[in-house]
Formats: sequence, structure tokens, C-alpha cells
Amino acid sequence: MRKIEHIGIAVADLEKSNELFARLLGKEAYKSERVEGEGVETSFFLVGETKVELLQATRPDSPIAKYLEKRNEGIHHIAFDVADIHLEVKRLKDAGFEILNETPKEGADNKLVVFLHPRSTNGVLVELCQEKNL
Ligand SMILES: C[C@@H](C(=O)O)C(=O)SCCNC(=O)CCNC(=O)[C@H](O)C(C)(C)COP(=O)(O)OP(=O)(O)OC[C@H]1O[C@@H](n2cnc3c(N)ncnc32)[C@H](O)[C@@H]1OP(=O)(O)O
Ligand SMILES: [Co+2]
Repeated sequence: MRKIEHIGIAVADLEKSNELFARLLGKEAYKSERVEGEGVETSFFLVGETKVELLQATRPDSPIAKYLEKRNEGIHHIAFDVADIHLEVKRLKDAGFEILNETPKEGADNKLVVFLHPRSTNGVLVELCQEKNL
């Protein structure tokens, strides 16, 4: 794993949170993107080499909607940048981690993503992401 690519934060109202994080970070979000497959509308802020990803649910069965129901707003996941997501999935599977999707899926910001179940990682939802078109 090469660096923390982003920290995902579940929010109830993306417009309000965009304003809040712009005030907090002293800069605007550099992009917004809807990811249908995950049921999320996202926005991204660049902080050094790492990003903050704000996530709002777009439908009731979105992981973000469920998270808000159970736990309210807050840090939802940590995403690590990996060079080869297939190799990393194999390494982590062999090491005993519970992979939620072994086949990488479309993420935001030109990424392929895989999630690990928080029950195998001390309660932290971990995302692996690999830049597409390598
Ligand atoms: C766009 C993309 C990108 O960056 O490119 C994204 O980030 S998309 C980000 C949105 N997509 C995802 O999160 C996809 C992967 N996530 C999932 O598949 C799901 O959200 C799970 C992580 C499996 C949780 O689903 P669900 O709550 O239905 O499962 P469950 O009822 O079995 O929950 C099992 C336990 O995990 C806890 N749990 C749920 N979400 C959690 C989270 N984010 N962090 C830590 N713990 C979490 C629940 O409270 C529960 O704890 P107790 O057992 O103690 O009650
Ligand atoms: Co993410």
C-alpha cells in the first residue's frame, strides 16, 4: 500500500458539507461525481497528496444511507492507493482479511475499488483503490 488515497466521510447533506469543508480546509472541492453502482454522490477535496471524499446517499439501500441510520455522520472509510489491486487482494485474502468484492468495481475519480469488511479490520472499513488505465 503506497499512501492514504482518501478518507471517506458520510454526510447527510452534500451541499451543506461542501460549504463546511471548504471553510475548514480553506479551498473548494475540485470535483463532484455520482457513482451509481455505490448509490453515492461524492465530492473531493485535495489536501496535500491525500483527498477527503464526502459521500451522500442517492438511494435508501446505499451503504451511506445505512451508515447514517446506524451511526450518523462521520468517518466512513479509509482508502489506500495500491499499484496492482489484483495482487493486493490476493495478498490480503491470503493474510486472512475478509474481502467484500474480489472483483474490483468502478469507484469515483477514475479508480477501481475493493472493500474489506470492517469486522476483519478492527472496525475500520478499508478501501483499496487503483488508478485506471495503468
Ligand atoms: C465511490 C467509492 C470511491 O471512493 O471511489 C466509495 O468510497 S463508495 C463508499 C460506499 N460503498 C461501500 O461502503 C461499499 C462497501 N460497504 C459495504 O459493503 C457495507 O457498507 C458493509 C461494510 C458490509 C456494511 O454493511 P451493512 O451495514 O449492511 O452490514 P452489516 O449490517 O452486516 O454490518 C456489519 C457491521 O459493520 C458495521 N459497519 C457498517 N458500515 C461500517 C463502516 N463504514 N465502518 C465501520 N463499521 C461499519 C455495522 O455497524 C455492523 O456492526 P455491528 O455488527 O457492530 O452492528
Ligand atoms: Co471511497
